[in-house]
Amino acid sequence: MEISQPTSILSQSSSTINTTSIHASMEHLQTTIRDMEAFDAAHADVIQMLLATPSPHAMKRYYNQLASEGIGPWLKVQYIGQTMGKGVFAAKDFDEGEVVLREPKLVGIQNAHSKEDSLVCSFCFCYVGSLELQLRWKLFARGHLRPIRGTNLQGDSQGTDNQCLEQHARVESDGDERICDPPSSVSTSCLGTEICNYKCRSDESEEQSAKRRALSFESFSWISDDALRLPFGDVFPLPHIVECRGGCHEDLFCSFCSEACAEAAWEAYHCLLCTGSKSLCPNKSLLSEFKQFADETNDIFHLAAQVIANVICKCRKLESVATEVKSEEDAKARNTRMLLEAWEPFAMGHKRLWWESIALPEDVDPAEEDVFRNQMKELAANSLGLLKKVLFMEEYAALFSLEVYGYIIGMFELNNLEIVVASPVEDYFIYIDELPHDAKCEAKKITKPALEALGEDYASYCQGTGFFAIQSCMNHSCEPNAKAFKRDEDRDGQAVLLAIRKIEEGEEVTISYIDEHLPLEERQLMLADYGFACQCSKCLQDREASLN
Ligand SMILES: C[S@@+](CC[C@H](N)C(=O)[O-])C[C@H]1O[C@@H](n2cnc3c(N)ncnc32)[C@H](O)[C@@H]1O
Repeated sequence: MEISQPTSILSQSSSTINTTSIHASMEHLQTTIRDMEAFDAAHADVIQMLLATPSPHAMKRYYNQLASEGIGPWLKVQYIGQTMGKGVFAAKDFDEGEVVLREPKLVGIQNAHSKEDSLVCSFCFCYVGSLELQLRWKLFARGHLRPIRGTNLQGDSQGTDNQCLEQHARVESDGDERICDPPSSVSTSCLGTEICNYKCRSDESEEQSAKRRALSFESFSWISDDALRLPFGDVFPLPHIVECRGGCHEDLFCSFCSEACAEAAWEAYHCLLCTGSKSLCPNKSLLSEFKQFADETNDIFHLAAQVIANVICKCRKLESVATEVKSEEDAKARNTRMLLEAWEPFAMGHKRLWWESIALPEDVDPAEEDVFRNQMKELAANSLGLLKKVLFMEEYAALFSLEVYGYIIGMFELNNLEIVVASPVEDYFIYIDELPHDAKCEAKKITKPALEALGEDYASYCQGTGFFAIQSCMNHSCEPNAKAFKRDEDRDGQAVLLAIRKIEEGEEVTISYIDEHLPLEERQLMLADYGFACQCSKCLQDREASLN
């Protein structure tokens, strides 16, 4: 068994749009684009300031500040020209294989499907709990295990209550074959496990499903035993789960690896997006509705909410140290200044309106393009309508404009990097496979049923998407000199960029957004999805050659 290390790529968030649920949601959500456009017109002056291209001076100050904080200290972000915009340049020589950049996200989310598979820190994306917990979670997501009362998924001795069980893990009857809901929201504190022969609503084939169901209850008895420790499991220690201070820890999808991560997330955005009893969200009761809408339509709305919450949190910090003002006029001007300051990291990102820049999906008839783009706009308007009900603050009204929302999502579309974090479960099975013969046979008596039950999914890893301040400034080249790549030691959601050949001081650092080995036409077609015609030297040469 070999791990093929997933590289990170610029991701197109459009792929996660669920168009079926767009139509369903349209019917009951009555937010009109016209209302939103009237709102935008009333705040046009501040919106224009938010969406203006930052001055070269502001750009220099911002990126120098990041370098002084240790983010990309050997890189320089510089304006190149109108076509390319800005780019990243080496401020020293880098050897092949050397880390060019290691950068934490500005905002990021774990993908919905990945949550069913990997329990990670909601802030830094490192795996949490224990190896046993991760394995149980994977098996649970696939319907091999089901929750029971009185035990605990983490193997602690806490009891559970019926209410949690009913609330979080609804089990339905479907004739003889019972169907088990995937764990959409399950708490570590209320979940125990039991061997389950249930059919899961996953996309597994009939053959996989039959094979899984054929596995005997006995072969799984070990995993339903909460006291079980996997052989050699202590080789892969994971940090204990830290609960959210707002009280939303009932939702396993919000857990942290340390107090520091819990605090950082709370301060940065989570205090406004937490569903727990101590949340500072102005309208908590509608927060779940916004989240559900994003789950059902497009994950990227979660990320847009993080941006807006992040900007508001920063504004509040600036407010807390601001001096008193005398008039309403002065207060308005001060609020705008604070808003622009808090917005700065997102002002720097290259942006286009989402519904204009999104690539037309293959299943949409080009004759229907206008209808499709209008549907995207309505979808964004409906998501924003919900978010406004949850978070709206008059002082920062322009932040809730449809235009700004469209540009935030468009920015993700053009710049986001796929976040990948390798799974300790995969490492564990490889470790067992590489043990000396006798030790391996002994360990496999225990691990084999789980491995068979998981099939190829034993190797599934954490996936998400994030927006990074410096990495997002890296231009594409079909002959790149760097690539996003997670090394064995990179166990969190940071972007890691490695030199793939020697990079000299002053040279532009470029990455490839696509498979650069494809022929020219295919490359151009794929890059059109990113809204540009490539100007790299390989494309220019290939184009010239094709003309001769
Ligand atoms: C991820 S951003 C890169 C940073 C961007 N240049 C900026 O100013 O922030 C991607 C955008 O940069 C531009 N770009 C990147 N690589 C390019 C290339 N090889 N040829 C032309 N434009 C490119 C395109 O406008 C593209 O949508």
